[in-house]
Amino acid sequence: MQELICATSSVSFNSLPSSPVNHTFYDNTRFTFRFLRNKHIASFPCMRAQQSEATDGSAINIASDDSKVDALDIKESKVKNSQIDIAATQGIKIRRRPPTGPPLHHVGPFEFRLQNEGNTPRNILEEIVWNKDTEVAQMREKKPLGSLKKATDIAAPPRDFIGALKASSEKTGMPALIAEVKKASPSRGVLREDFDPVEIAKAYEKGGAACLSVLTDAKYFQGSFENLEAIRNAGVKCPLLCKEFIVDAWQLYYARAKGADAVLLIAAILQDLDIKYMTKICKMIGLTVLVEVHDENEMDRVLEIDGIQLIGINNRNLETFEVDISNTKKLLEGERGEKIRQKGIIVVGESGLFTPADVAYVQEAGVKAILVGESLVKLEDPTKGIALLFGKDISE
Ligand SMILES: O=C(O)c1ccccc1NCC(=O)[C@H](O)[C@H](O)COP(=O)(O)O
Repeated sequence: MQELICATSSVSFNSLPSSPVNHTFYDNTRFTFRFLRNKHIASFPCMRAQQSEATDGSAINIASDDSKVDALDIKESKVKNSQIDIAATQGIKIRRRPPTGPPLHHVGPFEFRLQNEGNTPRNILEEIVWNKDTEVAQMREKKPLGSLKKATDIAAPPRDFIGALKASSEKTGMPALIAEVKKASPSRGVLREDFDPVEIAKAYEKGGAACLSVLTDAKYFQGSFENLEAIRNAGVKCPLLCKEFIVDAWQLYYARAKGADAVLLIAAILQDLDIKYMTKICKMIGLTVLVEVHDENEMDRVLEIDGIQLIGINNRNLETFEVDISNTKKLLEGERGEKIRQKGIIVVGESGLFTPADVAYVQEAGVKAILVGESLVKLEDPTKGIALLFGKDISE
């Protein structure tokens, strides 16, 4: 990584002035960079901008004269607009960042930005994603991609997530269970006060879960990467899905380094190119990808992407929080269902499954696996909860 100083006529902060400007944006070549815009402060060491390595190994050169930085401004605005255009053509309604950016503020000669002022997220997913963007930028500061890649190289080898799902559904004749280690959620609040992630994970495994899903988002789900690591290190054999809101390829490496075997990519927040690009990275580092869709448009987009083996249909409407399991059936009907079968894609029914009748309903619709949190985690004994959910013991 190279270090350089950019000097221009104004300074812009994304966070507080003590941290350097953090302009992160994406284009098709996927680079990330940070730069400063003030001659007066650029000489302070903490105000140095770093040239950043792209996730694909390429880098961008940023020169230090005003005209080049102006050109970057123009490029940034063009990229931003083209990203918005692409998202619109793909029917993506979730905005990845506040639309006008954080508003500018002035203190003396300095100009800086405050997050979120004047920009209100339209729904919970948008709010989560905007927060995640900031959170990931801060995490990247602490653990740059270079050191993270080394950590993924020495992580325990990934386990076969899809193999475990297939083996379980073949054995039981029922959808394989991905049981979710979920303490809380935006829609339901705290689900379980006496929350011991390792104990719950072991109870799920004992009850016959094929794989586990571990929520790692702290702010909205009270999850953590410590939980993921603890479960992995406790000798639980079920492959682990890192249930995160992935907005940056850096998170894929982080998840793998922390012991994940699979990750969730949410079509509602990622453009097709993001999904393709992240899927390639996942393949490279041994992560299985579960792509989550909510509606027909997202399903159709994902079916056009090569190499997708696992699609989750989420029954939760993220604007209203309403759960309707007929969503799974709707998305598997007709030509769509036929295409899915032809491609050999495994479909996972997600959210709102509480009874054997619910499980039978989504199985009839065509799912080979289900992802269940609330109805299991709330029960005193999650092992028994699994037998209750399936209407029989699936651990044998
Ligand atoms: O669970 C929520 O309230 C929620 C809100 C916003 C975004 C995602 C959310 N849930 C993530 C999930 O996909 C579920 O945890 C998972 O499908 C299990 O659902 P459930 O069995 O209904 O707990």
